[in-house]
Amino acid sequence: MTTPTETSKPLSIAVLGGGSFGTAIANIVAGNGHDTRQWMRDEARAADCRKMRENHYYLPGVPLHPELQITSDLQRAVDGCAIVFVAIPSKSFREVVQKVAPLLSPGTMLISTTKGIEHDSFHLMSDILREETTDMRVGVLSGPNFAKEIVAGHYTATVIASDDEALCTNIQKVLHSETFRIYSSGDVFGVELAGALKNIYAIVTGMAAALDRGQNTISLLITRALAEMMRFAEAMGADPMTFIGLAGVGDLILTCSSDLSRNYRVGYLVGKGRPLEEAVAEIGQVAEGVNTVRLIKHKADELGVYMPLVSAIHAILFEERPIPEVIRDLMSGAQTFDVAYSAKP
Ligand SMILES: NC(=O)C1=CN([C@@H]2O[C@H](COP(=O)(O)OP(=O)(O)OC[C@H]3O[C@@H](n4cnc5c(N)ncnc54)[C@H](O)[C@@H]3O)[C@@H](O)[C@H]2O)C=CC1
Ligand SMILES: O=C(CO)COP(=O)(O)O
Repeated sequence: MTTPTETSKPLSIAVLGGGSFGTAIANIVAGNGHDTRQWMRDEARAADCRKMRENHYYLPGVPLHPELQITSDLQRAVDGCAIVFVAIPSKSFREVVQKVAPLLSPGTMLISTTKGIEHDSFHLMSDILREETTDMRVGVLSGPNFAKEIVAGHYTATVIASDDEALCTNIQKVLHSETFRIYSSGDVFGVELAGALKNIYAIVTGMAAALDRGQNTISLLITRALAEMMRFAEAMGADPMTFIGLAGVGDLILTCSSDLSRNYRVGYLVGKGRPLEEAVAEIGQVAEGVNTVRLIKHKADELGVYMPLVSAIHAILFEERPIPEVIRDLMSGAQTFDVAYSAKP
């Protein structure tokens, strides 16, 4: 196996997941000269990507790097790899990690890119990586990162979070490019929680757009969303300051402002009167926020954290409450402090 710290030399790196983000990450790593294998479970799709040199279902029109290897053989994908990125939706994350765990060498850097929470446990993906493996080095990658814009070469930044500083340095080196910058953080829980939470509010702003609300409304929603996220983070023991970084407010602004977001598009379709199941099916790709709404509503109630936007979107999506009624309740709630945090002692 290649020594993990020798990142100036080409490393063997695997990316698990054949979707849009896995493909974007695999293309960057291959472009940086590393021996890169992307694993997707479906051999027919893998063969198609190899033949066409394009992942036309998830990233149509984007050429795959000529040196990127695509395989449906998990053993082949991770054999001798120093770094393994896991870009699998939260629903299937544990199942894939369980499959790959016995194939990994001790000391492998395992990086989750998944912005979700496990449906029946409230575990974040880094928890699953730690629970299902032994002797691995774990990190989380999260930030304002539309896959489509990364592969189009738009200037982009992200965050690698780990309590293993050498891991952060390694990931910064293997991903850095002329258009991609990677900042580091020691707050794994905060970075990961922020990535999961912002999806909820993208559904909310997508719905506001469908209702022809203007920029005042979007700004109101994004700012109050941040307040909710920070309150929840604090109650859960994460550092609220992480939420003013790229993985927090950065990703919140991005996802709440663009129909490139699948969560935003789900909200838009529901705002236009489509049933939730139909909206999710029409998107055809993962929209993690739908499941996250349920989990956060439950947890916020349990902890007594005031999250009016979460309660509102939960009422619309899962309690069949009419949208105008929910908005009226929101707008007539108690008017409290704007900024509840202060740098003053
Ligand atoms: N697309 C984006 O712009 C970004 C996505 N993310 C996160 O990355 C994660 C993955 O997202 P995408 O790649 O965009 O999702 P996607 O919906 O584009 O693709 C998901 C991929 O996972 C595969 N998959 C699903 N269940 C599987 C299983 N049981 N075994 C093996 N493969 C399975 C699917 O076949 C598909 O190839 C999500 O949590 C998302 O929040 C993070 C940053 C940006
Ligand atoms: O996380 C993302 C961008 O940072 C992608 O958002 P969606 O999953 O809503 O498409």
